Amino acid sequence: MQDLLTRFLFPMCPHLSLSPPPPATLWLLLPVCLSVGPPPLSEMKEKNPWHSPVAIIITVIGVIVIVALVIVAVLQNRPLAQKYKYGIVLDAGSSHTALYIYEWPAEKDNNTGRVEQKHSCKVIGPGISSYASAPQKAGESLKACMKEAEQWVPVKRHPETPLYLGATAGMRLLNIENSAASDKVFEAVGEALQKSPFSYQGARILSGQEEGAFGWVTVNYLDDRLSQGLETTGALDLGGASTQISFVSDQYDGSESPSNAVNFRLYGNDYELYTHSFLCYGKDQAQRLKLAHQTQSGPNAVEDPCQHPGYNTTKKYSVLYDSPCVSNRKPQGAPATFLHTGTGNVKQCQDVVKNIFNFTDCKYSQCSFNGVYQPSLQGPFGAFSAYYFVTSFLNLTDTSVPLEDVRKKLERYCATSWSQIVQEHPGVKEKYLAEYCFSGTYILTLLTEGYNFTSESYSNINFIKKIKGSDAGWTLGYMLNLTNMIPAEAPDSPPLPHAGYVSIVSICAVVIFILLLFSLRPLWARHCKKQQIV
Ligand SMILES: Nc1ncnc2c1ncn2[C@@H]1O[C@H](COP(=O)(O)OP(=O)(O)O)[C@@H](O)[C@H]1O
Ligand SMILES: [Ca+2]
Repeated sequence: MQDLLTRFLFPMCPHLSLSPPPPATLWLLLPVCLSVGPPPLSEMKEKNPWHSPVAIIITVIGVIVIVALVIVAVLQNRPLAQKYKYGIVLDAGSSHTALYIYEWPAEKDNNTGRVEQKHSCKVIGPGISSYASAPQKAGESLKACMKEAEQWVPVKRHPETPLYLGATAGMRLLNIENSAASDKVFEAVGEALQKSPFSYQGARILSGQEEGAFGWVTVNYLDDRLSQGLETTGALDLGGASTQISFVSDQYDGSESPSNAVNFRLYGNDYELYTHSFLCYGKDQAQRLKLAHQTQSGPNAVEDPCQHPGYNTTKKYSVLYDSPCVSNRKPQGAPATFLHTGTGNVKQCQDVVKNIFNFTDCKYSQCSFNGVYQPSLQGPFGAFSAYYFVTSFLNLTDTSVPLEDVRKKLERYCATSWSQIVQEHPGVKEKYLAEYCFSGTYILTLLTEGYNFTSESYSNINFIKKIKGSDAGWTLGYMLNLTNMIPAEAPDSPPLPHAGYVSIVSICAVVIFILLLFSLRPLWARHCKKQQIV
């Protein structure tokens, strides 16, 4: 371009310089040169051509236009001071309650991957369902985390920040067992949350289907799979009282077992999701189911292959059977307590664990267990919550390790004496330590015998805790749904990014300016000639 200017335009203006100026200067001289034209010979000595009114006006306008363009381009592209919005979800699980604060840019609600977990707070004490006999305490237990949330959300955003509480299988079980007690717990929790400065949107029990489906939404949202229409990841959630499996399978259109179907339209794509929640098959209730089975044969003592050798504890029947999952199985005339001892044998543990599943009844083309339909597994799976806690403790999160080696590792762990386990893990709660052998065996049995993962498809599982800094779980999906933050249709996006748009507009303006000057060339030529004649 500069070459073009030097060759075509500069010779028109010999009055400005004897030799062509350097290219940078040429750009600056251009408007002046072309607007002025050669002055009459007679005036060449007395009158400075730069002082011609036309020259000054055109130069000033040209400079203003270019400066304006630069200012617009710079202002449009400067990083804006970002404003954020917030949302809070309390996950009232069977074993404990956790509070999650989410944050997203105020102007860009609809863009996927934009909502992030800003902070989480673990409520001290057990899950809210454990406060059935003292509901007020359920509300009080939440106070410390609510105060923490007030610190994390800017004060001016408090009144507009939605606050939700969702309860899962612990409250589902309490509701089955004693619905009046469950109502009282919600009343107390509601009262406590209403006192917070946030916009309280209510507390309720999620259905098992919702828990599974929102876990699936969370995992796929955080992985940016929904907005980009990529193949989705299945979700495996293991809680204390229930467990969920959710995935999209080409084989499943909802016609076989419609109760397992959840339909979503997200970012312009339709998803027919298969989901099932197994109440009582969370790891704590599964442990009860197993013990209930074991106590049937000898009610006074249980020799448990799922406990470490040397483990020896007296347990109360009233505690073991205090759950609707097992309450109807209490042996007649059972004593008040039983002795729970360990033998540490994974193979036998697996056999005992298998007893809590029914693999035979199935009225569908195929089932997982307990007569529940399940289509063929498809795609990768994210396994979170207790799946992660247990496998990470046991160093078994690497699913590229062959299943046989995983089993051998677990065998060695379970066969280790209880005293050695306690000694080697001084910082771990004894309650958890006592159950990792069972939990590891239960997870492998559930995945392979229950859901039908094979030695090959096992490697499609990723044991995860967080995705891009946000916890995997149902809470984020729940909030995205309630705040309508995932649009059904893909948002229209401008064809060009903003910086590209500004650059193109600027280039076009400069080109138009140059063309204008070219079109004035004949006029100037005529003007120059006239002046010479005069
Ligand atoms: N560090 C840990 N190690 C082992 N298990 C854990 C750990 N932290 C939490 N868990 C377990 O994870 C499970 C979480 O379940 P939870 O969400 O409370 O129940 P649900 O989803 O069934 O309502 C519980 O079984 C709890 O004991
Ligand atoms: Ca849970």
